[in-house]
Amino acid sequence: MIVTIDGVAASGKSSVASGVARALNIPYLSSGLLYRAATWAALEHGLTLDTPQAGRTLAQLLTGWEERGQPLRLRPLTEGNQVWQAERDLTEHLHTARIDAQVSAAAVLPELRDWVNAQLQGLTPPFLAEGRDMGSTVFPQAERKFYLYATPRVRAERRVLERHQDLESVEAALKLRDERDARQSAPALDAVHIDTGSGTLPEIIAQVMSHLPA
Ligand SMILES: Nc1ncnc2c1ncn2[C@@H]1O[C@H](COP(=O)(O)OP(=O)(O)O)[C@@H](O)[C@H]1O
Ligand SMILES: Nc1ccn([C@H]2C[C@H](O)[C@@H](COP(=O)(O)OP(=O)(O)O)O2)c(=O)n1
Repeated sequence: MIVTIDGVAASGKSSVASGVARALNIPYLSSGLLYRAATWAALEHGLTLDTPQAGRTLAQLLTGWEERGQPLRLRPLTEGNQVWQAERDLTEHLHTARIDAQVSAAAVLPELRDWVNAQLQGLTPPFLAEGRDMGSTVFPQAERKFYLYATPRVRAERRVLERHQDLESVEAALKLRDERDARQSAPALDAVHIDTGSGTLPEIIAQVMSHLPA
């Protein structure tokens, strides 16, 4: 079985995916974490993301690591996904304001989207995949699809609790990212839409579960 959970930034995708995956006893895959890891790789290597050759250069960097036996790999742990490069856990570097500010520029590069999609499509179901285009593009065959949303203010209030930043600037940054990510974020036509501002996290997880086969 494949289940997809897509939605806007900070709508609760990972938290809901983790809860549902735990209830179903299957892994969840955070596609966003792979985009974040590739962005980290680009920044570490001083790649500029807004040039015409950026996508090709980034893809060459990632496949070069692969060929040298040091690939970036998603570890789809149910309690929270990680990304490792060889023996190094990169996860703690991926949810920073620096990566937040750059990741949309990387995520529009077709070569990077192909690389992320190939990583995910190479995995064996059952699993739950979360991101932006999991139900629309990457796993159109998924049995059940969900699209999570909430107002920018609700989402900003949640991020502030996690990152201790100023509410107004977090809300402005989220709106900017919504605009930049809009192209790849259109919900799948057959997705169930859920407003995560309308209940607690356990209630939203229960709502998703109510749409899944017992
Ligand atoms: N009703 C809710 N639904 C989903 N997430 C919620 C809810 N209430 C609070 N949260 C919190 O919102 C934060 C952002 O969720 P997260 O899963 O990181 O979002 P995303 O993966 O979409 O960026 C988390 O700390 C999560 O626990
Ligand atoms: N399937 C996906 C997943 C994420 N992205 C992009 C869009 C987001 O700005 C970044 C990071 O996504 P992630 O889900 O980790 O982060 P947010 O929940 O948006 O804070 O990657 C994408 O384009 N396609």
